[in-house]
Amino acid sequence: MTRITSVSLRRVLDSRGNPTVEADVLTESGGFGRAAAPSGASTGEYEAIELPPTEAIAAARRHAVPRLVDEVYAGNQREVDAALRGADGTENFSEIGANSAVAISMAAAKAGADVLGAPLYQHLGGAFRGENFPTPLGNVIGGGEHAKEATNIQEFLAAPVGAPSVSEAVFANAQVHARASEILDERGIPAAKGDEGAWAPAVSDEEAFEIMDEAVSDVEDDLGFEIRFGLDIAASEMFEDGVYHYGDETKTPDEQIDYVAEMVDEYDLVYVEDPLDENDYEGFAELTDRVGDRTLICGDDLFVTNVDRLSEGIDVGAANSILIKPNQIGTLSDAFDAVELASRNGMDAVISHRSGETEDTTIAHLAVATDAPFIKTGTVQGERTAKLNELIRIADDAA
Ligand SMILES: C=C(OP(=O)(O)O)C(=O)O
Ligand SMILES: [Mg+2]
Repeated sequence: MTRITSVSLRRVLDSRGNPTVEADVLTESGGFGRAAAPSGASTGEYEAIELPPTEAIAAARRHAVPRLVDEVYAGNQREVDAALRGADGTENFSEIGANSAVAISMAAAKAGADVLGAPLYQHLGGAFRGENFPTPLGNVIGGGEHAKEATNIQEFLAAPVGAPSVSEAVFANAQVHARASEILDERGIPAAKGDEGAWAPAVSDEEAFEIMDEAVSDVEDDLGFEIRFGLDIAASEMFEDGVYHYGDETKTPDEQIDYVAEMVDEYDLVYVEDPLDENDYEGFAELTDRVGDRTLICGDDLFVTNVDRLSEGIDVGAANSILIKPNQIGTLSDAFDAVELASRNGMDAVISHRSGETEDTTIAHLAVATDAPFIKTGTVQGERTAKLNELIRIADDAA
């Protein structure tokens, strides 16, 4: 019933106006799935390879489509993803592109769910998935690679950890985003938005911390449940010649660890992603040892959703959390393997969007299917609200 009868690929626009790969998968009983690859700007050195979409599409048509059509069942995700790996033949999808691979992998999952008449989160997670929903980490103020002339730290993320429901959490983040805008206005600071819809004012990191703290406390007081905040420092992007660059100032790796540990305590941060360079497992381990009992230290560029890099991290205690981006590794099966390895080792998985996104909502389903405690998918803007609104619908559907 779920035998794949057609895979078509095309270029569509992403949220930055760049082309990306979209895949349609059809099955013999009329099942249909469509998905599009996202794209990063602050990409990790060890991510799977994103090819220019035209090349990725041509290579996937040549190598992957013949191995899928009439050969593989969309309902069997492992089989689909093994065929993609077999067609590519490299470790990092450099032949067909991780962008083609992930679009096909996700579209096949949707086609499989369509045939079964099940929502995607249920098809992926099974009947006995947990009953929890992820807390959305909402990007409120940001800079780094996502906005010029703004903060050095890439993302200041609202975390409504006490929200009684997904819906209330999603609206709380939107309210923090709106309150941050008012505070910026009160201070006479103009702000455009960065790639993910966060405010991108030309303020110091210190001032951004203050604004976040105030915005989060005000909304917490108004809504009556706990809201904290966290960071994606995206430190690999700042690391050059052995030091971290904050504008004209620099910090040595030891100073960086001290600085992050101080910020965790000063602002009661609930989450810190990529506090150190992607090759510094030892620094990650030291920081996790210092503050890992009271905050999540999450590896994004460090782990790149890759079980080999995650295993290395587990061996040295490099983090207590992993960011999961399916396009960093190329298939849903690989992403699931990373989540499973993390949770077997007591680590939290955070399912994540990319800075370049489409209306695709697969990650909302992935977060629910894997019982992930957090999802990072922005706060406002259509390509972000597509996922947030889907989460609200899933919670409604599951109630
Ligand atoms: C979402 C992120 O940005 P990008 O997609 O640019 O890597 C991130 O670094 O976590
Ligand atoms: Mg990151």
